[in-house]
Amino acid sequence: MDQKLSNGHANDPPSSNGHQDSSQPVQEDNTLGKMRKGSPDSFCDLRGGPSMPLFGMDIGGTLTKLVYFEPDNIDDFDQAEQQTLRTIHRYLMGSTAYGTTGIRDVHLEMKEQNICGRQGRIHFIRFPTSQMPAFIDLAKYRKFSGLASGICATGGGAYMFEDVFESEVHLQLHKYDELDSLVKGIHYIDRYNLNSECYYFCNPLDPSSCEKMPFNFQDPYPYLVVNIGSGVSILSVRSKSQYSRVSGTSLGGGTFLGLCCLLTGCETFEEAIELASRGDSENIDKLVKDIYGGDYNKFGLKGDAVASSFGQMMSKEKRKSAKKEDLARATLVTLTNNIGSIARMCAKTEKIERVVFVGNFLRVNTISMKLLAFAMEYWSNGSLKALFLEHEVCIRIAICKILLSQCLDFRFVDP
Ligand SMILES: Nc1ncnc2c1ncn2[C@@H]1O[C@H](COP(=O)(O)OP(=O)(O)OP(=O)(O)O)[C@@H](O)[C@H]1O
Ligand SMILES: CC(C)(CO)[C@@H](O)C(=O)NCCC(=O)O
Repeated sequence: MDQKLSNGHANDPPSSNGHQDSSQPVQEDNTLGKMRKGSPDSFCDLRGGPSMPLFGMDIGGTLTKLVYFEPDNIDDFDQAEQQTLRTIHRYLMGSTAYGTTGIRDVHLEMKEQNICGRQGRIHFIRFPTSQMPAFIDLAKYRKFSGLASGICATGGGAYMFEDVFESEVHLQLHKYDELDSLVKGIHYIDRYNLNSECYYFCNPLDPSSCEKMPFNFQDPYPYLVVNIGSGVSILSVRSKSQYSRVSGTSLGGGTFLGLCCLLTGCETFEEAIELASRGDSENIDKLVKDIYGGDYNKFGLKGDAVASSFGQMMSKEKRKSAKKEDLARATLVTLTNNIGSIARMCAKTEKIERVVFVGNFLRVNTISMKLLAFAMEYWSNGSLKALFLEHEVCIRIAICKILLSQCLDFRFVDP
């Protein structure tokens, strides 16, 4: 992140079309208690630098999330460790932007966190996974290996980059499964961070009175998690220790961004969302009323429901007059509705009423959140509730706290 970051990498999710639970064998239940591979002692032995781990990483298909634990008091570290900690601290806290693509999300910072008996705060940094080669150079240059011989990592990139971290940075990646981490992170963040972490949109069918309301997430089971990252994973969570991945779709956040860049020439997610916020998807989609002249009453399809996403683009004239704002909006609406529809079917099959939507696709993306809230309510006649999490909806970043904690045999204690 020091220099302009360059090389990309090929971490494309396996391609598949959206599929429903029936076509996807339900995996065996995972037991979160079995998450760690090594013994607590083996993790302690792996430490090289300061007497606690300071970083955790989630290396996803699009974004890498890095967490840094800043102890409040470093007086009891030895001199060399204090020096390293100060250097790291100066570098990370001296700015909120690193190079051209690294960002520290200041508003996500978690204060008064306790890790391994130490008070401190957790900082959240993200950068595109395509910049990993530059991050590796930085880690070499800043001598991250002086801080620990191992670092906890999750996401597909923990596997993809394991060898290069070991050979180039001399850091061993302790790998944790991304979905185990996700579920654990949700439980953690709701219990520990946080007053009213979870919320929903009341009156989702009425834009004028639709607003955010806190949701009490105590005793949440069973619930569905829809993790919208590059691709989408859908999990059915039955208890604190049991979940299964019931479905997924390759039509996810990466698809939105990829298509939007293709269709509008935009270059960033923020730009795509900003364009979408000014667009009207009805200029692009074909609605039921464009086909029926009104509602399709026999099967309860309202005239303003989308009959065919991008359906108007078959006309040359309409294509010519399509604005990029409208194309961005239609792309967003198409992807969001498709995810909502798969989630709804999964909820029905699993007989679950609460659906928690997470993942960075929802970052700065109230349009999709409200659309999902609307879709869950509308298509289920009010029996399904779409839930969201305050922590900028990207819970997987919070898992890193768990990862950090686990390095020293931290127990996941009920308050
Ligand atoms: N600054 C950003 N740059 C790129 N994509 C972003 C950004 N902010 C939000 N997004 C959206 O978030 C998605 C990535 O979400 P997330 O970080 O949860 O997934 P990931 O871990 O990269 O992917 P996966 O879990 O599938 O491996 C992108 O595909 C895009 O839609
Ligand atoms: C491959 C992962 C799990 C990587 O996070 C994710 O991008 C995903 O769930 N993709 C969808 C794959 C599918 O079920 O079609």
